[in-house]
Amino acid sequence: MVAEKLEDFTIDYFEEIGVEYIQYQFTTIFGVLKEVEFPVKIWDEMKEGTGVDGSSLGFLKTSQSDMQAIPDYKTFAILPWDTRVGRFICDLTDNEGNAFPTCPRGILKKIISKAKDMGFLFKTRPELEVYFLSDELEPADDGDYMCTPPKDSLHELRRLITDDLIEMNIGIKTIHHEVGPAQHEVEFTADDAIYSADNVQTAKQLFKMNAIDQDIICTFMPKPFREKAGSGLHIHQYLTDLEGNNVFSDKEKGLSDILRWYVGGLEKHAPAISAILNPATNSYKRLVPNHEAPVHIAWGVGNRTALIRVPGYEKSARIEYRAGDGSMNIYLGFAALLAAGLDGIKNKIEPNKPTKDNVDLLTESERKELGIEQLPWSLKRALIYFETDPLMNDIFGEDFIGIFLEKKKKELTELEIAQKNGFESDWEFNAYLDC
Ligand SMILES: NC(=O)CC[C@H](N)C(=O)O
Repeated sequence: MVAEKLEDFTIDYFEEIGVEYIQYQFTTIFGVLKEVEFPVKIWDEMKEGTGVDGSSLGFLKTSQSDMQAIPDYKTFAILPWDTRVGRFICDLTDNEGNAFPTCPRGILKKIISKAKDMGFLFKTRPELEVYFLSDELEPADDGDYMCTPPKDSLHELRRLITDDLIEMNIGIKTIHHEVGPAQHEVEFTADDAIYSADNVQTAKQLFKMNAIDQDIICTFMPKPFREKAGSGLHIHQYLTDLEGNNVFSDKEKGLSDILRWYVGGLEKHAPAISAILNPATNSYKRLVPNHEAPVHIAWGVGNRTALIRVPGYEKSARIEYRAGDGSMNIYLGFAALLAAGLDGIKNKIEPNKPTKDNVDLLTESERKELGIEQLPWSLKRALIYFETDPLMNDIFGEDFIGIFLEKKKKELTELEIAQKNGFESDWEFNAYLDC
């Protein structure tokens, strides 16, 4: 039996599978996973949700602080590192059951339901990069892209992580060593965006739990080392119709008009959504030439120097958005991408000309001719675009934007002080190591 509805979960069922504690998990505005736990024997009074203090969790500014964490029964899984615990991922609501406006999972759900009204389902397939570090914050292996053991000395740690991902029913495609020393990657399989986002949150915890066991620090920080590859969180994505047919493909043309307009929407809003997909000051140290990270707002088939790569045609037509990194809140990242793409479709926004060239090597005038602009090169610039793009207000709403900007501006001030006093790198490691 696959348990996924409220009726499927009873104290007897939990006893049968050896679960003694239940955890309700949810994600904060800034992407941090949180949990509240209770013993199975009080399941009946807790099964429809529990109250949490929204203001201590940073979801609101005012004195109203009551929120409810409501379990999504489809997300039940047993924790591999503590098999007496079963966890559910939750949505956050107010006491009347209305979606809480600053709940990231709720923000994503809202955009998904707008897509559904337009006849689309949103599928995502993220690729998550990570560095494993020693206590001294040095790379914990000396490997390179897709290397094999013995050079790939952390392959056993990767295997333990893979075992756990599979045990928790998280679809994965490949897991391998990446370009940087001690840099690794897991590619997920495509899923409904909401569960795909849940999977990324769970995977990040799995990576960290397994690494800690071996006294290794695991970080999704975008650019721990200036001279080495940065860590991205690329997001493959496509839309289907309500029957599940890929609407990015076109039998005759290969790629559909819908795909092209979706790309047009992404390009139009790319500067503003950078604030969500690259929310750390450190994010912008990654978005530089020569490390397979995008610098310009361009697209092309199979082009890894472009912001938007189209890897597949026909049935598997999809796009890969390459700017995002692991410091993003994945629910918000998906929401921003989908809303930008839908805006493109609604308004039939044409993207610039696709290019096969290395975008970083084009001259200024060649880029001008192709209509290629630069992505924001600092968090400060990204926030200006974010604040002035009306679509951001539609997606995130006033409350969220207020809390988000306050925190991000504080980070900018702190970084400026750190820069003046010569400890910029220490400040960033401190602020983003655990993202
Ligand atoms: N193989 C790759 O595509 C590497 C991607 C690169 N690490 C990034 O920062 O996005």
